[in-house]
Amino acid sequence: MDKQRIENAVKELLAAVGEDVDRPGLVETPERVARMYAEVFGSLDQPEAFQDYKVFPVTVDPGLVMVQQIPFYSMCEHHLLPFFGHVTIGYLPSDKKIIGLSKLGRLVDFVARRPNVQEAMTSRIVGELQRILHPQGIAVSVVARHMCMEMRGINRGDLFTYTSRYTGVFETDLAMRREFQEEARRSDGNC
Ligand SMILES: Nc1nc2c(ncn2[C@@H]2O[C@H](COP(=O)(O)OP(=O)(O)OP(=O)(O)O)[C@@H](O)[C@H]2O)c(=O)[nH]1
Ligand SMILES: [Zn+2]
Repeated sequence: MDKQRIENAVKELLAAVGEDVDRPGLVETPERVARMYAEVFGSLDQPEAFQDYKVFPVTVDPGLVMVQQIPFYSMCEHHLLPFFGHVTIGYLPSDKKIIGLSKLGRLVDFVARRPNVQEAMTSRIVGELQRILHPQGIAVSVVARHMCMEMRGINRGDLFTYTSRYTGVFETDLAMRREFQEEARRSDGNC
């Protein structure tokens, strides 16, 4: 990531909105924003595919695995404003192969830290898990608040956007899907 270029652009942006870029409160802002962008868009500096995971063999059939309400913060690619909420991930392993649970949280960070739309984020989680685990099925749901709908534009503070993707057994076996949804609902909070 080209931090100097971000700094120059932020300075230009502040000047363009009519700010005095030399006033004390703003002097360090371009550099600060460059550091912030390097953090919130950190995945852009990483390889295209998620790498930071471990897969373990298990001796028994593990059944449904779910990690619920994984918090995330991302940036909407249309307005560069935050959207944030929770992701719930479930999968039914195949070949008795499981992923380290914390790596699901790391995967969520990996997909979140780039300019995004919620639908793409949801699909990307599914795509990476498919590549890594080839499980019998994957279920992912995401609930989020979008600042571009709350603090500007339609200015609605009470909107929660829900997206989900199901593959494999979660598509074909309604009982499996219902188990995921009921378990996810039980842990449901607000964003
Ligand atoms: N599908 C989808 N749309 C999003 C997401 N984040 C923001 N948007 C929408 O992107 C759209 C961009 O629409 P435009 O008409 O180009 O932009 P705009 O004039 O700023 O639109 P308004 O937000 O309606 O004022 C808006 O409807 C946003 O609500 C997202 O994650 N998924
Ligand atoms: Zn937006």
